[in-house]
Amino acid sequence: MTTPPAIQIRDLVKRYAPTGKAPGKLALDGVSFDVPQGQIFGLLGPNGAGKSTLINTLAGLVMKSSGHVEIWGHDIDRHPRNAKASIGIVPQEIVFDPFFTPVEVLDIQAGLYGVPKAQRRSMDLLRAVHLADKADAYARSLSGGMKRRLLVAKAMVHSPPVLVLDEPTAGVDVELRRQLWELVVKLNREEGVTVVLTTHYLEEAEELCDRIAIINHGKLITNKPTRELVDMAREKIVVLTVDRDVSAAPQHPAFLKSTVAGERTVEITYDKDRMNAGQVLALVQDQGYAIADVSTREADLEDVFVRLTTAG
Ligand SMILES: Nc1ncnc2c1ncn2[C@@H]1O[C@H](COP(=O)(O)OP(=O)(O)OP(=O)(O)O)[C@@H](O)[C@H]1O
Repeated sequence: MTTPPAIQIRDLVKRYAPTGKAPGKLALDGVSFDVPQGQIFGLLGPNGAGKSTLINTLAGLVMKSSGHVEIWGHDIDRHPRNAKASIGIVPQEIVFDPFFTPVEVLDIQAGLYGVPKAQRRSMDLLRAVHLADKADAYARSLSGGMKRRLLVAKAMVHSPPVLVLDEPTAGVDVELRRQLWELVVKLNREEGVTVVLTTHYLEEAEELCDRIAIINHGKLITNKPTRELVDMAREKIVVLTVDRDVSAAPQHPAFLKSTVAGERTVEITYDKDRMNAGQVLALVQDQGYAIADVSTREADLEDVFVRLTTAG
């Protein structure tokens, strides 16, 4: 039997109603994907793609227009309490009452989730996020990075099997980012927590995530194991200007892709592990073209991202 997914999303649509001057907005346009149990899953997309809308739907903060969502097997419409108990959300914005101490923040949150006193583990959580020595400090006296870590602890008070982090490292410096990711990896590896995170930092998604989904304009563009996406980054592109107009791009089985980019320009994508630009040129020349100009560029994950999000 296959393990059921941690999160199942089917045909999710969110249309924000028009308000006053603002027109309505189709923020999620029929999104379907699964988040496998036990993984670190990256949700990427440019600003306004619909990531926060999706996460807030999971959190029960946005009412979807249609579609079906299950968290840890619990339908968010039919069993909202169970669904909510199965997920912890680390929001984008830092929001704390500045007069509570970290241990109070966690105790209050545990109370909201109905965690019995005997099962509360506020100090354990503070230790896990390296804030034990700040347990009794005012939240307002914590640094930005400490506040982020406290938010992670807060999302974990009810021991959910799924943890979602919405752009947790936006505006956080490199060192703190690294600490936060170490914490996420630890929760995943040692406690088996399934993690979903959104980030703009592709190289981090590449390093951390088992799988990456990309959304743009409310649609899912790709959803692949990170390794496969990175393999796409093995591609290199050579742009050739030839001596006469091209009506059809020169084709060869060794080319991954060949397209006409202008009257005399063709773009050929090839696998840089299997051939080099010189061999590409030779194959084009074999087809009777003289080459007037050449440039090449590497495709990295960023490129793949841009290509996928601007296609179509
Ligand atoms: N409450 C709302 N009412 C109307 N439109 C909204 C509302 N919230 C978001 N939108 C619009 O829906 C679209 C998706 O927004 P969303 O915040 O989900 O994107 P995002 O991918 O999270 O972007 P970012 O990375 O900037 O947070 C955007 O065009 C946004 O302007």
